[in-house]
Amino acid sequence: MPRTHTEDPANLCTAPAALPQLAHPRNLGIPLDPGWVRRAAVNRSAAERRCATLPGRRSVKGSIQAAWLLKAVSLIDLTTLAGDDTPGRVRRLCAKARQPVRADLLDALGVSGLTTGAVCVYHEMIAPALDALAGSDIPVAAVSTGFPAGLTPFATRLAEIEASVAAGASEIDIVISRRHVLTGDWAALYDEVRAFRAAAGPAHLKTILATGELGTLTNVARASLVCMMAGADFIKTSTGKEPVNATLPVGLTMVRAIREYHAVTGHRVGFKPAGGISTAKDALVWLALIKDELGDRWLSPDLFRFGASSLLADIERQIEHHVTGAYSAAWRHPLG
Ligand SMILES: O=C[C@H](O)COP(=O)(O)O
Repeated sequence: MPRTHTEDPANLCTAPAALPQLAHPRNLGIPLDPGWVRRAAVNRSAAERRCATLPGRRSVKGSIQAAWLLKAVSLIDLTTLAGDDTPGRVRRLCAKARQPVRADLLDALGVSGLTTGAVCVYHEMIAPALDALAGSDIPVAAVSTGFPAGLTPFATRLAEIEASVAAGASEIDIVISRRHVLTGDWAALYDEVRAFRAAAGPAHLKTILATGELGTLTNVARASLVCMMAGADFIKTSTGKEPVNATLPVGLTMVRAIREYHAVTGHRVGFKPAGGISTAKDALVWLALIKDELGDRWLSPDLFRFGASSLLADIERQIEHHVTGAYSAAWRHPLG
């Protein structure tokens, strides 16, 4: 039974009465509801108190921990977004996505067929990624719309999405215009995301809020709602390039917005924390947050991803420790 809005002061407390439930695999979006957006508000200290309880309450050890870590691997958007990316680096990353954990370790755990959730690259690296992932089910995600700042001309941003979809990306990670949030121009944000969603066509749209640049958790909650109303398939915290990226209070705010949006519209929207998530311990805390707030249905690649360039290396080290009793040196895991 989901908690009601009155049980926790960090909740948004603002949803209108539930609309008829819709059964559809993608979020169709709804008309912009400015009243719902304006009423969204987050109490930062309550959110921080709630997040402070997470690491202790859900500590898992031994084989249960290994199982959670394997689950985390399957939820990673294995990412390289560097100015010096080359086809060779992307091919190596894709090899890692196909075989994210050493075969002997997986054999010892009786696991087969494990891959990461996706590979995430810039547009120019879509072709080598597709080539290296041929024959697998691993999707290629492309960052888009003038990533990371999102300040290129609007027509260019739309064309960028269309070009990445035409090149074979099945997931598009767009950045929103932060100024629309900072000036409270929710209609402009809604129209922008709606246009991005149309340009993406069948590709799934992840909307990056760049929460470290939005000022307040209330802005994060409002921007989350607007992106979902405009049809986002996922809401994502950060580009990884802001000074502050994925934090737990931001994550709590966004998943509460997802929960509320689902309760009202029946649409399930995915969540992708990204930026600075680099340890197995961090990953377990994020998974605990999702399990607590959204439930097991969200612990699946269609509804949850980690955006991470270095998380996999630490997870693999922890799995190796679980299997062998010894840690390997970090340099043995140069990618991921
Ligand atoms: O979307 C993914 C992020 O850019 C990855 O950030 P990270 O390099 O801090 O893991």
